Amino acid sequence: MLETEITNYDCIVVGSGLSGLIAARNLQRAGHQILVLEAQDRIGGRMYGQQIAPNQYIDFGGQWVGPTQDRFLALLDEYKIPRFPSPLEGKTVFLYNGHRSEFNGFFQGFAEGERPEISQEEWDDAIQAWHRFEELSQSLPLEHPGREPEHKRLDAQTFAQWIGENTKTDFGHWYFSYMVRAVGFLGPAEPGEVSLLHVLWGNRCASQSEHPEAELIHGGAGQIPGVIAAELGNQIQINEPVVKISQDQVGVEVTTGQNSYKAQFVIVAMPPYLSGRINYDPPLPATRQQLTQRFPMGTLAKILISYESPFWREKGLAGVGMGNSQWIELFADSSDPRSGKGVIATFVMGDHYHHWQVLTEPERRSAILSDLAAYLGDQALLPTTFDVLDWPANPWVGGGYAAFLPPGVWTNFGDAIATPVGRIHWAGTEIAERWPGFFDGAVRTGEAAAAAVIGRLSGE
Ligand SMILES: Cc1cc2nc3c(=O)[nH]c(=O)nc-3n(C[C@H](O)[C@H](O)[C@H](O)COP(=O)(O)OP(=O)(O)OC[C@H]3O[C@@H](n4cnc5c(N)ncnc54)[C@H](O)[C@@H]3O)c2cc1C
Ligand SMILES: [Mg+2]
Repeated sequence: MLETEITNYDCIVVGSGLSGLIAARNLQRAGHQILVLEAQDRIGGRMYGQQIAPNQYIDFGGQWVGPTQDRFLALLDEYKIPRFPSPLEGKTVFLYNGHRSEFNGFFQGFAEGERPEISQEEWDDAIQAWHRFEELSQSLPLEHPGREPEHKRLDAQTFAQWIGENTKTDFGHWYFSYMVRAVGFLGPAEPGEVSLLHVLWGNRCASQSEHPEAELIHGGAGQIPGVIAAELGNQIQINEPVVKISQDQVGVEVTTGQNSYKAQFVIVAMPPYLSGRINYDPPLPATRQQLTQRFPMGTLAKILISYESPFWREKGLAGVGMGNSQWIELFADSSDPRSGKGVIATFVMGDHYHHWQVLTEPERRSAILSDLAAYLGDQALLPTTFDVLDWPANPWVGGGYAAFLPPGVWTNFGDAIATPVGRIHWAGTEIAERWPGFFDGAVRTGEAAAAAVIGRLSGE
């Protein structure tokens, strides 16, 4: 941008993830002048994908959508982006303690269908504990947890402590560790890293029982940032990490490595931990500073593996597996029915990630493929494409799916999570009260931040 072109924007949005793009779009639709500043050499943040074959796309970040994710569904409908049901026809593979079995069912935080091949005693242990977990979770309000004594009590424990006290069998133990590692409950995390309150609240406001993985998007979720950006025209600058935000009574000044931009307001649309790396003048309130010190991203890499065809279907399998094998605890069929290809999406999470991450690239690949072959058979060893996104290694996101809170954070510092500071407003899926950690939560916070700034702009 030329010196002579310096514009005084109505609002600058920092971060071009889904939340930032929605905030910018809504402000622009209300007639305001906006600018989006993005650190990376591409837009979209955790909404990012690529085409691998005709009609077959892969998403390195999020890909699924569910029936109660109203705001994200409204966005897909508005842009006429079609969806299809996640392929689930066939049996699920269960690989537990080296023993492989198949069953007509699914457990993803809660059980549906048949019992997998595990003893009745072990299954009952997990299911009874699940009912206790669910009851405790439903006793929480939908809003962000507060400072109530009951919340403090739950926030003083890790999820590992609760698992230890509520399950008697190895399977029961694994079931809940798997849930917080694979399903996430706003993380994922190892059970010993995360607050019990956080996990319970995650299940309350973003529950697996609402089937958030029910559908997939033709063309992939990764197409969406480009669609929104097209509406924003050229008001997005990539390769511009924001390093400083200053504010006074009249406005804000946002400084990147290259430039300084002025505006009336700024929306910082990114995970709280990343927002804490920006310098603020004057400094942010102490509670906000301490909050962002304590808001880690989940530890997870996503892997997409494609095949000439979904060969598992010939064996009556759904292309879905779960278990406690060495690397892969969960995978799912992500094949677009229009392509004829077979695509498996899988993840390496938590402690598994730490062991995997230190391997060489060929070792990482063969580790994943030999594990997948244990679930699906040797055909799994011969993919046509194999793609990895190591989210913890991405300096501008720092992990995935989303962030989680360790013990004591919600109840001591949680008040600061979404509270504007002067002319600075916050957005990003992590701060949502409904579907945090998901696309839907990102849309909601982008909409809310834009509405708040639009209100202030019309009042001034
Ligand atoms: C592997 C994976 C699988 C997932 N699966 C699903 C799913 O199936 N369904 C679902 O609903 N959700 C899923 N999610 C979550 C979903 O992707 C996120 O909730 C959503 O994309 C977050 O959007 P956001 O705008 O809040 O944050 P982000 O997408 O993280 O955007 C923040 C942006 O800010 C930028 N930034 C950071 N620091 C700076 C700076 N200093 N200056 C300028 N820019 C900066 C970043 O580069 C980034 O582009 C998944 C996520 C991952 C990683
Ligand atoms: Mg995003």
